[in-house]
Amino acid sequence: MKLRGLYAITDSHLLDGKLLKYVEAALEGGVTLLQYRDKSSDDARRLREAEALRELCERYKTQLIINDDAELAARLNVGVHLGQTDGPLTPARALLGRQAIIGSTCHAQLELAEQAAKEGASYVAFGRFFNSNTKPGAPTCSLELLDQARKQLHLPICAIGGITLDNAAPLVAHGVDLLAVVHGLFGAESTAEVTRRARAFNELFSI
Ligand SMILES: Cc1ncc(COP(=O)(O)OP(=O)(O)O)c(N)n1
Ligand SMILES: Cc1nc(C(=O)O)sc1CCOP(=O)(O)O
Ligand SMILES: [Mg+2]
Repeated sequence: MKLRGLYAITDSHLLDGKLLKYVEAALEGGVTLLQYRDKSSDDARRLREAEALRELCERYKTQLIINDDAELAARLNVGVHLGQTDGPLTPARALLGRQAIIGSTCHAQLELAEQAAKEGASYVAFGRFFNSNTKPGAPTCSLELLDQARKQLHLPICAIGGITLDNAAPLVAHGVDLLAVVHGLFGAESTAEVTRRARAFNELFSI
């Protein structure tokens, strides 16, 4: 499966009370990967919501990725995204199997991406590119790094951090395969607007 297009990421505060409704609206517009990102320690709720999202994703033939938690990903037989402090990639690959999608946060460091590739990552994520509502303190990353990454790496490249329809086009022009978006997608006032935004993000890849 080609990892290219919109990578929608949920946020438990932004989507409080409307998670499934807004995610389905995004799926209607087209989503390549959907990440369930809930930083709480409410394991029962996380399991329940992740199961519901898996069902939705199956219906729309979209791949579900769990943030941070390889055990939960294994339980649901879906992918995982791991940051630099979320545990090593090699055991996650052993746990989830060869087919699973495993992503790695590499901030603005090509060496981290090279290492992630060696350890079996399916894609590498660089960021943050712009001011982020969701994670304002994340380290910053430049478009120049993307040019270098495109030359050096043979894995899909994901960009994250403050991405909106107004600023995403240069990222795609600099070789990004996946646009990972929270607020720029789910910060919309209505489900119709979420669907419109998802379609518009995907159209950036067909120009
Ligand atoms: C696609 C994608 N890229 C980067 C991140 C950030 O991961 P991490 O650094 O582990 O931070 P948290 O998201 O866990 O707060 C991500 N989740 N997804
Ligand atoms: C979860 C996350 N990680 C980042 C990184 O740079 O590693 S930026 C970020 C937040 C992405 O949300 P928004 O699209 O609302 O900015
Ligand atoms: Mg993490």
